[in-house]
Amino acid sequence: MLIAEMIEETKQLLEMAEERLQQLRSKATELLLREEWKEAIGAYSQFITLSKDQIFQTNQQQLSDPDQLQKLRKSLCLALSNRAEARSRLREFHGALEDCDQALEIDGTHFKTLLCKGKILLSLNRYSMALDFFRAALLHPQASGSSESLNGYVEKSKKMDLLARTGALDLSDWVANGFRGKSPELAEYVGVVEIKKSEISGRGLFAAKNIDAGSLVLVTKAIALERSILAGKDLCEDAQLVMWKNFIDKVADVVRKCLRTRNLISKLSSGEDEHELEVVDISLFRPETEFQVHSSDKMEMDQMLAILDVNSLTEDSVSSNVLGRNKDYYAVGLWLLPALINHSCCPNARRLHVGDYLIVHASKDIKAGEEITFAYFDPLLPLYKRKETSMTLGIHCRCKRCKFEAEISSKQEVKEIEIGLERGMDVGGAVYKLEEEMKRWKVRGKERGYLRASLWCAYSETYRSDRSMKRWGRRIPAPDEVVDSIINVVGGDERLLKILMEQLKKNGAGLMEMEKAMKLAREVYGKVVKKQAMRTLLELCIGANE
Ligand SMILES: C[S@@+](CC[C@H](N)C(=O)[O-])C[C@H]1O[C@@H](n2cnc3c(N)ncnc32)[C@H](O)[C@@H]1O
Repeated sequence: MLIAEMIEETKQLLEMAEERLQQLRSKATELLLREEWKEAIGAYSQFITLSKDQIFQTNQQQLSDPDQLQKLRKSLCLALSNRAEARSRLREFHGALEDCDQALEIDGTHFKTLLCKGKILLSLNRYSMALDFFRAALLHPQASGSSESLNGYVEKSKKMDLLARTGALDLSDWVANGFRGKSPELAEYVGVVEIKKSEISGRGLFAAKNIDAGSLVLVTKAIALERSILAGKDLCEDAQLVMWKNFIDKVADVVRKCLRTRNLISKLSSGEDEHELEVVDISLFRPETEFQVHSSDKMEMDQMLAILDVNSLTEDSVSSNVLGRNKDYYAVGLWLLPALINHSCCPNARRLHVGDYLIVHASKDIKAGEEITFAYFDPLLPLYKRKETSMTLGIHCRCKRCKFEAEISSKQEVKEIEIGLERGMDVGGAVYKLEEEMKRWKVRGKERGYLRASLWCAYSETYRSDRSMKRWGRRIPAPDEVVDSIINVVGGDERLLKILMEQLKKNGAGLMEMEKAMKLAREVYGKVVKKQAMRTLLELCIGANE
């Protein structure tokens, strides 16, 4: 073949390929504009393969046209950036980041890609890296057209980065507004804690330095969360099954799309041989930590279900708790690092749910080296009820309180009180009997708190009833003494705070009493609201129905 013919043929082939690329590009752009993300990803993938091919072939040709090559590389860069955008909309962040990196290899200052990568990193809670990309985008001439939103992203990343480093979150405005509007945006935060072998079971979370009551331990966003209003008893079981199925689908979707999350979930307990589980490094749970994961690390459905069974938590939203509006509301979610926290019936931490975030704070002073625990179920219940609940969770609780109460529960008098209350015994009489027996058994200090916490229902009913107080008031300890001794074992609790506030309202509150209530409020809600907003919270707490 003549050289001229060969050139002509190559030219024709190139033109055909160029035409095909044009068609694919138009189709992909249209799908992207129509927000048909999955289809757009498919079209861009075809375009990207073909254009990489073209670039390779053009490179092979001697005397290739540099302009043509430049044009091809530019459109490849844009296609990668657009595919990253579509992937990030489907929360396929891993693939989206790979696309961004390839695009930035072609053009390190590509505006759209810098912006897209910043947004993905922000979604992945990697705030300081996100900030770098937004700042780089701001330097681009194209930034002038969208400087307002770009500056917004810069400010948001800065704020989140500060929160993630200090944990200095403040819910004051939201609380002072009576929880109206969207819940505040929070950042992930991991305090000075470590994961170690636990005497309770398997691994646990430990304080690596002293933590004051009210201080944050961690803030983390749900991997997946399913919420529903379950009205009517008949609906409950079916509706709960549907919720559970939806929740599993959500987790499975994340596990499929995000290698990092899959890897972390696979490290959680499935309830079997916990003592043999690997003690994972806490840094893996910090969003900024880079670590190697392999796409081959698969997770079987059975393993995932077992893990969800052991580690999912029901959401107890702080707003509905305080406002007493959570009767029909039900939600189940998975939060990674909190899944390393063991249960105790005398916990030293509490969890608050704000939006999709779970905040864990110390509800007592915690010493360095001490295990951090929260209650998986209500600690203000008698031993037999706690046992029933813990059995449904597959836990045989071996905390100090359960051990002590297991011994004392064999006493005839304890049985009499429990049976008496079930049969409608006067609550004040039950409280009086327990107090008298505790004197006789010489039960003091913490142990007295354990038993009082277990009979909390009777104590609170007595303190709330004028009739009971008239009859028993002089013969039983004052509410604040009982509240103090229970706080000493279970830490801050909304119901204890409520009784204390009601007493203060009835008897008048001096400065000292108010200080005491504020201290307890910090133990219940954490140091996440300023004084004025805490007062609003206390008002709401008193006003709420149980
Ligand atoms: C969410 S995980 C807690 C972390 C777990 N220990 C680990 O190593 O991954 C829940 C599991 O921990 C164990 N566990 C937690 N609290 C316990 C307790 N008080 N007594 C006995 N086992 C407990 C149970 O096996 C439970 O299924």
